[in-house]
Amino acid sequence: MTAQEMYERDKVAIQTTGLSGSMLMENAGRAVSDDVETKIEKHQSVIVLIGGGNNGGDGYVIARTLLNRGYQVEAWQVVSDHKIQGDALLHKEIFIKSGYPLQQLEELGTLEESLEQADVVIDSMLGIGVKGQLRPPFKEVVALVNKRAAYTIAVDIPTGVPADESVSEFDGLFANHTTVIAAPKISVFLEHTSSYYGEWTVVDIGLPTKKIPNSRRKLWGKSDTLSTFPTRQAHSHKGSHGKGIVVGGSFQMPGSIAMTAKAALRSGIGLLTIATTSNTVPLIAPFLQEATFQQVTEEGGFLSSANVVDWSQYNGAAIGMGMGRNQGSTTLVEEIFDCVEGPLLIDADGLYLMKDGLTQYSKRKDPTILTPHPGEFAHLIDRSIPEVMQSPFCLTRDFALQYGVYVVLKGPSTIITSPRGEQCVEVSGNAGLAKGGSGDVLSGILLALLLQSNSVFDALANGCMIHGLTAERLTESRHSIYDLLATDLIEGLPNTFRTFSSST
Ligand SMILES: NC(=O)C1=CN([C@@H]2O[C@H](COP(=O)(O)OP(=O)(O)OC[C@H]3O[C@@H](n4cnc5c(N)ncnc54)[C@H](O)[C@@H]3O)[C@@H](O)[C@H]2O)[C@@H](O)CC1
Ligand SMILES: Nc1ncnc2c1ncn2[C@@H]1O[C@H](COP(=O)(O)OP(=O)(O)O)[C@@H](O)[C@H]1O
Ligand SMILES: [K+]
Repeated sequence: MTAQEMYERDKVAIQTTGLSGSMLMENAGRAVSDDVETKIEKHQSVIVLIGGGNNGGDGYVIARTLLNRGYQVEAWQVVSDHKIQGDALLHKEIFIKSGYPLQQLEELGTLEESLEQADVVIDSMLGIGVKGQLRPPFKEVVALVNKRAAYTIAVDIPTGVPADESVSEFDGLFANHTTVIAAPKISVFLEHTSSYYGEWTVVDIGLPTKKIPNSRRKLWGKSDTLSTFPTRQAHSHKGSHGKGIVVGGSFQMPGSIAMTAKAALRSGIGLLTIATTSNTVPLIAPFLQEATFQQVTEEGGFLSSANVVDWSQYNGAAIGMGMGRNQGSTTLVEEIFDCVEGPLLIDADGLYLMKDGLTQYSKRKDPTILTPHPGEFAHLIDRSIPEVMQSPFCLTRDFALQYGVYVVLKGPSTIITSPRGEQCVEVSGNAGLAKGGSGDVLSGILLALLLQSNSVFDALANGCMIHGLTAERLTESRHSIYDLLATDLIEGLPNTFRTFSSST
């Protein structure tokens, strides 16, 4: 959610159901307290830092709830009294009438002494309402908290961190854990803001799900994969599960296309053909006994034309892995855009070779899927990588809408966008995947799932989930994030598929 979407949801909830802002604040404070209780012990001393907006309002509820439950809590209001208004003021009064003392920040030294004694700091100073650089006293208090070693829990969003993308300059509080209210904000998933959150959980505050506007974005979870995973019929045959072709490879990079092919075979594709250079075939064929090979025209060790291929035999294709960026291969890419029937996935070098023809290519009637990492996407849209990293949701959405394509922007938070602008984020995986070859494996998994699924969007999200979960599982047992190889990932696929797959 963006901050604006959160405000709209709160507003609609209040207008349509009669829930009041103060009820939502009570719900939020109690839900956060329940989550906080899983992190703290009764003997620990806790400080709740309370700001002037509704995030501060949540802080009064949290301090009261924890005190009611027997925790040792000091509540600190860090702004002057006149800043506390509306629902927050109501909850401040309830706090005081409950018989609890409130500390007022007058000079930083006293707060610093208290912070030094605290085991846990709860940051309820600013939430999604933050605008621009922090002003006093927030800037100073955040600096004090960041200097201390106490375990820090942020409410909704760490103070100072923007909720939305495209903001690069800010002072933020570093939390060990963030209890996110109602829905994760965009900044949870961005490289330059995610580290402020620490670990995060989302708590429900009783918003009426039927009444509030649907989000255009979704966080893809395991339950989504379970409910959308393609089933295999008992009477199915190899033709029922898709005939795919992978096009790529070159003299320098024979392994890429081999990994894509092997991953597709391990992901349930019915039949797979490999179109690669003649010198690549003998190198990879011994490891890919199940695949067939297709002759393609080449020039100087690079693929140049696929006019000999009978494309009508295939239900979908993946192109670009290990292909090289030789200009002679551009013709091949053009032919493929014209001729492939069914989903067409373009990765790696294919993305570079297609750039000049983007407008023409977007006229395909079947789904086209681009799977860039941020560097490749930056090249496609003529922006810098930092610009892509700061605004990945809106840049990929604009691109997908403009060219009518699916985009899978890969990374620790992979963002999948449909040509209609729907987005989902998939967060499985770990730094063991930050190695050459991981993307080739992903392309194979995606092609196989695209050919077995009725929904392109589900296939892409599920493919990313299978890929990331496989890395997580392998690094829990046999491997570490250091030694994990892309080929290990392929060998780890069976274990992941066993947990999701079923037959009817
Ligand atoms: N319906 C509601 O009222 C609900 C609100 N919730 C909480 O309310 C929060 C949002 O509340 P608000 O909109 O009041 O926003 P904040 O609590 O983030 O506070 C915004 C206020 O902080 C000040 N401020 C903004 N930028 C600043 C800066 N750079 N330096 C210093 N001060 C700055 C401004 O005076 C602004 O009014 C959420 O994050 C969540 O914690 C939840 O309780 C859920 C329900
Ligand atoms: N630190 C990380 N955490 C989680 N996933 C990662 C991380 N680094 C890379 N990945 C995943 O690994 C894959 C890398 O793809 P890519 O960069 O195209 O690799 P290559 O082209 O070298 O095969 C993507 O699916 C990406 O999401
Ligand atoms: K906060």
